[in-house]
Amino acid sequence: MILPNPNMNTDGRHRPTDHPPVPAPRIGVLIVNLGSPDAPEAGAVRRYLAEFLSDPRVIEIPRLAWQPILRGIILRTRPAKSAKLYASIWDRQRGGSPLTLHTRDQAAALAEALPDCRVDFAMRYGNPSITSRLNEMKAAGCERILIVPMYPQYSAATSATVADRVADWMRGQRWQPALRTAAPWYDDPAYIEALAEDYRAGLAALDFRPDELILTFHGMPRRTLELGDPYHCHCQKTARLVGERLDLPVRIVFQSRFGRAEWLQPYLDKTLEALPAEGVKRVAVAAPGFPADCLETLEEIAIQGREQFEGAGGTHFAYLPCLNARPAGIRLLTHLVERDLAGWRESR
Ligand SMILES: C=CC1=C(C)c2cc3[nH]c(cc4nc(cc5[nH]c(cc1n2)c(C)c5CCC(=O)O)C(CCC(=O)O)=C4C)c(C)c3C=C
Ligand SMILES: [Fe+2]
Ligand SMILES: [Fe+2]
Repeated sequence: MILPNPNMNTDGRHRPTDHPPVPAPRIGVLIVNLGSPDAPEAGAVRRYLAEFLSDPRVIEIPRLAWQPILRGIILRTRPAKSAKLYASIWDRQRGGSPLTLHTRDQAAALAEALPDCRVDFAMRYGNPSITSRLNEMKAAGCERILIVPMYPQYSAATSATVADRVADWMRGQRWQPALRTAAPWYDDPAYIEALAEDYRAGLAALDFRPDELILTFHGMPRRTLELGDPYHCHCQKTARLVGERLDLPVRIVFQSRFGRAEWLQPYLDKTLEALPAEGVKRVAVAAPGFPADCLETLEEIAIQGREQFEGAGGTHFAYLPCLNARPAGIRLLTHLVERDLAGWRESR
């Protein structure tokens, strides 16, 4: 027989009354995307870019050589230009960038789908920070945490830097939670099928039949491929698997070049400018590497891309949106989280 314990608290847990409170153990799921400035204004964009472009995982140039270029040139010229671009896509009604708002919606919908977990979102750069969200999860009793970097294709500049930031936080914890990081999902059948189905429906709803579907991925310096980053191969595999499920020609390109070095090719802008002369005048464009629409899709592809294509003689251009927090996107995220939580939920 177990005798009543004089040290047992009113909540029935064995701990002396002068012991710090210990919440009931829970599972946390933190989805993490890249991040946006806090406002579409030069000052906020400068703060955001200073953090982002100081990350050695993003700019692989020795700090002593890079910081003078960043502080002396880029942070003096780019923020004003980028702020204008952000202003053209900002959701003023809901008060945020599309990336932040879609990511917040994804976390809210995922929380409904996984009522036994505490689901939240964070941004690698800007707000809400990974540190603030992990502190909250820990305070809420999350003894096991799954981190989901929102990048289907792994790269050191995205997935790895999320894990680095989480590791920085872990270093400061006396009582560390158990931690998992979701695997990239570039060839997961649920991802491929969700994209193919979404593109089939998006293409069927157009008032023209495209000659091609262009699949565009965020670019990376070409050097990262030679250094062994699997990103390029992951993108190629996603595009091949999606293309096999569609009945029109699919072309892969890379966008968002930054700086003078060579990036992964072919480039989106050069391709859109060249296609009309080759007889391809009707295109649809989709961005499978972005789980949520953002500056790079809504402005660079849907606005600038259209101008480049039509300026070169293209007649029909359509941008197919990302999965965002639409039901197909949430079903996919739920599947991915359940895949990587295997064993944890059952043991509770
Ligand atoms: C300078 C180097 C950059 C690398 C390398 C890079 C890789 C990379 N980025 C994404 C996803 C996103 N990038 C976004 C914006 C963005 N990216 C860079 C630079 C690099 N990205 C800059 C300077 C910016 C800011 C905007 C600008 O000033 O042009 C975004 C959108 C953010 C938003 O708020 O909407 C995303 C998403 C991936 C997936 C990737 C490597 C695989
Ligand atoms: Fe980027
Ligand atoms: Fe490759």
